[in-house]
Amino acid sequence: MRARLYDENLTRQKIKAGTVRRILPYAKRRRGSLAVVLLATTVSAVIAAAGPLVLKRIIDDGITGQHLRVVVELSLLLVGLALVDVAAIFVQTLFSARVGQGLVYELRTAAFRHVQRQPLAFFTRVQTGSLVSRLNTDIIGAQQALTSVLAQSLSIVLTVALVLAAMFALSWQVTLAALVTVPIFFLPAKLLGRRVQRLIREGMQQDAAMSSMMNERFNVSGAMLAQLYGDPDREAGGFAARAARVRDIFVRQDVYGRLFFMSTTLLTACTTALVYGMGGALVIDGVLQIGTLVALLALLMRLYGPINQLTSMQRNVIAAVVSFDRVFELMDLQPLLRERPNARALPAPAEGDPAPEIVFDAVSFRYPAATEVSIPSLETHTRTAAEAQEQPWILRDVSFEVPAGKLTALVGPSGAGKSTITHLVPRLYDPVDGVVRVAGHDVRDLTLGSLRSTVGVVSQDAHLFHDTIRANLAYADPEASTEDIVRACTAARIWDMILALPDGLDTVVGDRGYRLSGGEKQRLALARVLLKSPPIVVLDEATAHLDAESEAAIQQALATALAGRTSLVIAHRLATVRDADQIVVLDEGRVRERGTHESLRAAGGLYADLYRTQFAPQSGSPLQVGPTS
Ligand SMILES: Nc1ncnc2c1ncn2[C@@H]1O[C@H](COP(=O)(O)OP(=O)(O)OP(=O)(O)O)[C@@H](O)[C@H]1O
Repeated sequence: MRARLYDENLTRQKIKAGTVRRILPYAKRRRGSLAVVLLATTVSAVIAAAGPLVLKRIIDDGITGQHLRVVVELSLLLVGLALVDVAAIFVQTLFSARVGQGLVYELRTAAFRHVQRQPLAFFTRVQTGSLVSRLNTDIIGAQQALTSVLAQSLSIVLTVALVLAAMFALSWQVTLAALVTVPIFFLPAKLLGRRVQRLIREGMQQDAAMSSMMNERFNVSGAMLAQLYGDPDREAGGFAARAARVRDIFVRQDVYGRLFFMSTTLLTACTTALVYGMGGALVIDGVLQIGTLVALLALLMRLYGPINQLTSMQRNVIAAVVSFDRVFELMDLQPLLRERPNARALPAPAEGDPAPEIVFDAVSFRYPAATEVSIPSLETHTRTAAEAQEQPWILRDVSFEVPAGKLTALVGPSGAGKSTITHLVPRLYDPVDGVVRVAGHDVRDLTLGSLRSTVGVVSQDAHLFHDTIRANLAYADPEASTEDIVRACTAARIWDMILALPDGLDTVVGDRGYRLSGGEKQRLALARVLLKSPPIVVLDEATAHLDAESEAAIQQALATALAGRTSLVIAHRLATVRDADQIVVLDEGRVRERGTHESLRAAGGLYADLYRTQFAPQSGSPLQVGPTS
């Protein structure tokens, strides 16, 4: 399978102005640890400059002057300096790691919170793998680059300053000659900088695409689809193509890195030769002592390390800024759907109070365009022009009431907009026009927390986390006791089945609850909503053919789950439409008919047709089910 190539504009994207300014507060919050790093670095830099000066004295005062004591004492001093240097490097490493890991923690938790606040529409657009990769690879990239930049830049500046000062003190002529070559060191960085920045961004993007593919194939649904429809060679080929792009980009990155390194190695050799030549001549002329020349060469060696680092630092700085830029890009995405600042909590109805009613008042809706909900770099494929445009209307001027404590059934042909209506009640999406009211309040005026604890949703393909049945149920109410869980499971007619499992409530259900049948999953989802015990239940009934026994179990479970609650049910079963207090018939996003089963059948309209094709009992089958939702 050939994946479409990325939009070239994504990798050409320039770093946004202000990214660097936004990084600074992260450093400021860690000034204590950074001060320790600075101190340790200073100690190390002083030692780097002092060592060769001691060397000079050993040669000129000790060896040439024939003073054994001076030689021994100064050699011991060198050992002492080395010990202090090692300790300083240890402290520097420890505190840099603290700064770096603290940064990873801070960015990651903030990004997780931010992603959680995104509306459902965001998750329908983005590639999970790309998103996970943004929270992993990019954040770690930002940390590694930032800590190396911070630690390195301090040590480089200090070392270069101190070493140069020492060199000037020893011989300004030789030092000046050596310095003439320094600007040439920066030439490759200057010439290749933009290309390196593009390669880094592209590498991250391709890496995320590869993770995305693995994420999609390595879950039960994806693996099943691949096994049933995919061809292993084609699958492997598609993956190999992505892996090859990653390989090629990283090869190019390595080559550019090597180019920097090679040019600096060449220059180092040339400058060393220059210092030997010029310094040697000055020693012969008696201007310099031999010890001074040795010290100068030792200092020069210490200068090249930092200068080499300086050239690779450009890559690190770019990597840090690009990584931060990609993390900030995610953090800057404003959730399309937010709680209003003055949102009020919807009070839970007191014992004996009726459940709240739901009102749809002239609601029109279309799904948001891609540009409103996500960012292109989190989507694997290039957006088409149509995706950026306004989407078609899905609901048009929909008005109806779901009376308190009563069951309202939604029916209609596939694609009529039934699921979309149910999404508007718990505010998974907001209407474009009109209002959805719960207990008389516009849902947009309520806090999301209180709204979602008032509305319990059971979708058709109820998702279960890869965890125990107990943990999956308690997700709705972490405080629930085992007795509460057993009560809910009994009411949902699933307890006998759980009891028959080897580990009972502690049985782990597979990825997406795959080890359970569709009917069992629905009943577990009902138990979950019963634990939450919301006054409003929004439910999408199972469409799978159920045998008489499961049908009876579901029927009883539903009767318990919905009793006394305001219920809005996408009906796929005859029993539900018959029992419904009201049936709302939708077609092409409009309400076509409303009434009871009997009245609508008698009217002979769309419902009567639907009843004949979808709900009416047929010979040999007690029930006929509706369309796939
Ligand atoms: N996330 C989405 N983005 C864009 N369009 C969507 C999205 N979800 C659904 N739609 C479109 O909205 C329309 C109504 O879909 P909806 O799922 O509400 O219909 P439905 O009546 O529940 O159908 P079914 O009975 O087949 O489930 C369809 O045309 C569908 O393609």
